Amino acid sequence: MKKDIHVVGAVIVSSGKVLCVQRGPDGTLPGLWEFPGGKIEPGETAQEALRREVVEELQCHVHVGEEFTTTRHTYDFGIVHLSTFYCELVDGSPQLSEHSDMTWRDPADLRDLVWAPADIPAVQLIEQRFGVSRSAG
Ligand SMILES: Nc1nc2c([nH]c(=O)n2[C@H]2C[C@H](O)[C@@H](COP(=O)(O)OP(=O)(O)OP(=O)(O)O)O2)c(=O)[nH]1
Repeated sequence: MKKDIHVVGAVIVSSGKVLCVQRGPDGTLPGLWEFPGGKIEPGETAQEALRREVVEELQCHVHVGEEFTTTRHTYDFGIVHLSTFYCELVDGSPQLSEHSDMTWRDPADLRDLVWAPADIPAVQLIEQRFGVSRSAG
């Protein structure tokens, strides 16, 4: 049985752009892009975990809004249940610390990044919500 890993991710939108962060070269899913966030710790709500992770990773504070989507992806190391939430920056601006890189992207340009596989459904939903039209092919 693979282990279930409950992860929260922040969809931080500012001036129409979405914050994307790149995982470091070591560890799980090296170099892939993801939403800021991480594993929910025992006793935490998803929202509490997200606020904590954003402070740890980006040294800024967000208001966690409504849930965006929850999807599940099976990796070789476990089953990641990824819940993403709309978040609004309320204090400070994101500072790079644990990640290799960060970028604010227009929803139409998210696909240019190589995302963690678990994130693809959320990325597609962002495109839909922001009216990105994709021509076939
Ligand atoms: N934070 C975050 N993690 C994600 C996303 N998509 C995705 O598959 N993950 C995976 C990567 C990790 O296995 C796990 C989150 O773990 P984490 O960020 O709290 O901790 P970590 O890098 O130390 O993870 P690990 O090396 O211990 O597995 O979920 C995402 O969009 N954001």
